[in-house]
Amino acid sequence: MRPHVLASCAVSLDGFLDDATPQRRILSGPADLDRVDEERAKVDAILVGAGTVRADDPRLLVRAPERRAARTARGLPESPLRVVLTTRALPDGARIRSGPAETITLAGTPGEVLDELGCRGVVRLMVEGGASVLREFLSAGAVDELQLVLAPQLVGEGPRFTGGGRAPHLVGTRTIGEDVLLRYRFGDADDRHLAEACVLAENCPPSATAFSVGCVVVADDGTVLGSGWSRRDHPLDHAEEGVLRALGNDPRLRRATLYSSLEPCGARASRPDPCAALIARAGIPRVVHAWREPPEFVAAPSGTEQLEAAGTEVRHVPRWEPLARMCAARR
Ligand SMILES: NC(=O)C1=CN([C@@H]2O[C@H](COP(=O)(O)OP(=O)(O)OC[C@H]3O[C@@H](n4cnc5c(N)ncnc54)[C@H](OP(=O)(O)O)[C@@H]3O)[C@@H](O)[C@H]2O)C=CC1
Ligand SMILES: Nc1c(N[C@@H]2O[C@H](COP(=O)(O)O)[C@@H](O)[C@H]2O)[nH]c(=O)[nH]c1=O
Repeated sequence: MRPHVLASCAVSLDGFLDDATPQRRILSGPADLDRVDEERAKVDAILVGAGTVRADDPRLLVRAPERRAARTARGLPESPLRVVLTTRALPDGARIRSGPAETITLAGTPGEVLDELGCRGVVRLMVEGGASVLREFLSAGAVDELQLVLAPQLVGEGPRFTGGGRAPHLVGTRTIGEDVLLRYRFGDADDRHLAEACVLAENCPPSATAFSVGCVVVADDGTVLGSGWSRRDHPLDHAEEGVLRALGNDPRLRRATLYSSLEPCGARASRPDPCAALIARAGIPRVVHAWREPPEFVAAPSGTEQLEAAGTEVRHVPRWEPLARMCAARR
C-alpha cells in the first residue's frame, strides 16, 4: 500500500524556497520550525532530494526530546527513516549519513519510490523538498497533503517549484507567529475528506475502552459542515456523535456525506444510541469510512448493516486503513 504523502515547505512572499547564495536560508520562524518538528515526529519517513542534501546538509531528525521519547515509548525509532532521492553516492561527511536515524537512498519515479517505501512499511511519508522533488511529486499526483508556509521575507531570486498536477483544495489556514500556514489536499473528494478524517483522529484524548476516530461531514456542494474527533467535547463522545450534535437539524445533512476513519458503530455500552442510528436519524444518505470496526469492544460490529438497512449508502475505502489505524494508535 502506498504511503500517505505530506509535502512540506516554506516559501518567501515572492515565492522562493531559498535565496541564491550558498548559505542555507531559513524562512520559517522558530514557532513554525517547531511545528515542522511536530509533523516530523508523526511520520515513518522523511524524504528529500540530493540537491537539498548538497545545499543544506540537513540532519532531518526530530529535535524535541519529548517528541523523541514519545516515539520511543510507542516502539518507534526516535526519528523517522531518512530517504534521499539520488542517482549518485551521498557526499562524504554529509550529516544525514550519520546517526541516530537510518538513512537510505532511492531512485525512480514518485510512484516507484512510494511503492518501495510502502513495501518497507512506511504509512506516512513527509516530503521536505527541495524544488525539483516537490515539482516531481506534485506533477505526478503523488502528494495527498501540502503544508505550505508563507514567510514574511523577500528573497529576490532562488529555487522555486513550478508545474502542473492535480488541483489543490484548501483545508485550513493558521497564523504561526509572523508566518502563515496554508494546508491543501489533493485527489478526489472521498480521498481528501477521508484522509483528513483519519488525521483528525490524532487529536483524540487517549482511552483504553474506545477507539480514536476522526470525522468530517461535507455538504453536496463540497462545503465542510463540521469535523471533529472522539472525546473532543465529552469523555464518552464518539467522533460522529459530537459532530452531529453540533450540526443539529441542518437541512444540508439530508444531502451530505459523512466521512469517518472508522466504520460508525452499531452498538454502544456507554450510551443508548449507536452512531449508525444517529446518522440515519439525521437523514445523511452516504457514509465513507476507512476501517471496518474490529471486534474489540463489541463482539459483532454491525454499523454498516444497520446503516444499509436504513437506506444509507456505505463505502469502505481500504486504501486509508493503515493511516486510520496509525492515527488512532497515536498518543
Ligand atoms: N524552504 C523550504 O522549505 C525548503 C527549501 N529547500 C531548498 O531547495 C533547494 C534544493 O532544491 P533542488 O536543487 O531542486 O534539489 P532537490 O532537493 O529537489 O534535489 C534534486 C536532486 O535529487 C535527485 N533526484 C530528484 N528526483 C530524483 C528521482 N526521481 N530519482 C533519483 N534522484 C532524484 C537528483 O540528484 P542526483 O543528481 O544526485 O541524482 C536531483 O539533482 C535548496 O536551496 C534548499 O535550501 C529544500 C527543502 C525545503
Ligand atoms: N528552510 C526551511 C526548511 N528547510 C528544510 O529543513 C531541512 C533542514 O532541517 P534540519 O536538518 O532539521 O536542520 C532542510 O534541508 C529542508 O528540507 N524547512 C522549513 O520548514 N522552513 C524553512 O525555512
